Amino acid sequence: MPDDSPSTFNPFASAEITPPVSSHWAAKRELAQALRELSNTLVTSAPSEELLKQASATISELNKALANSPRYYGSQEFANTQEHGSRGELNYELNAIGGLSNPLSPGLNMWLEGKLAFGKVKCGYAYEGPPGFVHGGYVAAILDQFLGMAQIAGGQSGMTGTLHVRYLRPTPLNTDLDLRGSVDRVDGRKTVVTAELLANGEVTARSEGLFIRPSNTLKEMFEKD
Ligand SMILES: CCCCC/C=C\C/C=C\C/C=C\C/C=C\CCCC(=O)SCCNC(=O)CCNC(=O)[C@H](O)C(C)(C)COP(=O)(O)OP(=O)(O)OC[C@H]1O[C@@H](n2cnc3c(N)ncnc32)[C@H](O)[C@@H]1OP(=O)(O)O
Repeated sequence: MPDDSPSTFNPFASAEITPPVSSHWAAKRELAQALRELSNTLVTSAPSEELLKQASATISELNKALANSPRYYGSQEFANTQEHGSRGELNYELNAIGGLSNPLSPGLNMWLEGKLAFGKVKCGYAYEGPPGFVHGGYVAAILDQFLGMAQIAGGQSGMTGTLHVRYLRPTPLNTDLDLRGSVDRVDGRKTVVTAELLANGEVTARSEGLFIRPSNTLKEMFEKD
């Protein structure tokens, strides 16, 4: 399994979407994608109430069947099994913003090229805030996750201490969005990272994040007895 220590682990090495570590995760990615499509259909359609109720019942049944399988609450519990991938690999699958097996995530793809960070994402109608545009909270969340990855270029990884976002113009839905970022400075446990979000080559938001490598160990922070 790859080394997960924050100082050496670079989970996002390529512009290609990282392949799933097993056929199990490949199948989960497919289901997550089907659920994203379902969300998109739900917020863009006006079916009869009867059809809506039927759909609820069908989905509840499906949920019961899935819930009846082994359960792991959170990426750390999955990692503890030592059968479902390392914590870094699980980040690709379960992360709220970037996880490809998490239907709430828009499926952010990120990678480093030397000291520069790049990313791509597309947000459908389920992410709408102002009519036709991405909700500002999602813009901030995408930038937070992206800056969090980009900090790795500075040699350490930490939690977001502060996040500043300047919204320059509305970010369009259903549009390929590009991210680019870099480490501005590293000062002890603190890393300052800046990034831009672009639509059709125009910057829609600029951000700066301060990331702090925690004083306590990751083990103390994330692992339960
Ligand atoms: C760490 C995660 C790594 C996981 C690694 C495993 C696999 C990962 C694979 C990929 C991971 C890649 C990226 C993931 C990372 C980020 C993306 C997601 C981002 C998030 O979604 S993350 C959730 C939101 N985030 C929080 O939930 C933080 C809650 N918070 C805390 O957990 C503590 O608060 C902490 C740790 C921040 C600091 O605690 P601490 O005890 O280590 O630090 P301490 O108090 O000693 O301060 C030391 C110096 O930082 C200054 N300072 C402290 N806090 C500050 C703040 N907020 N703003 C400005 N300055 C601050 C002090 O003023 C002092 O400054 P000075 O030295 O100059 O006096």
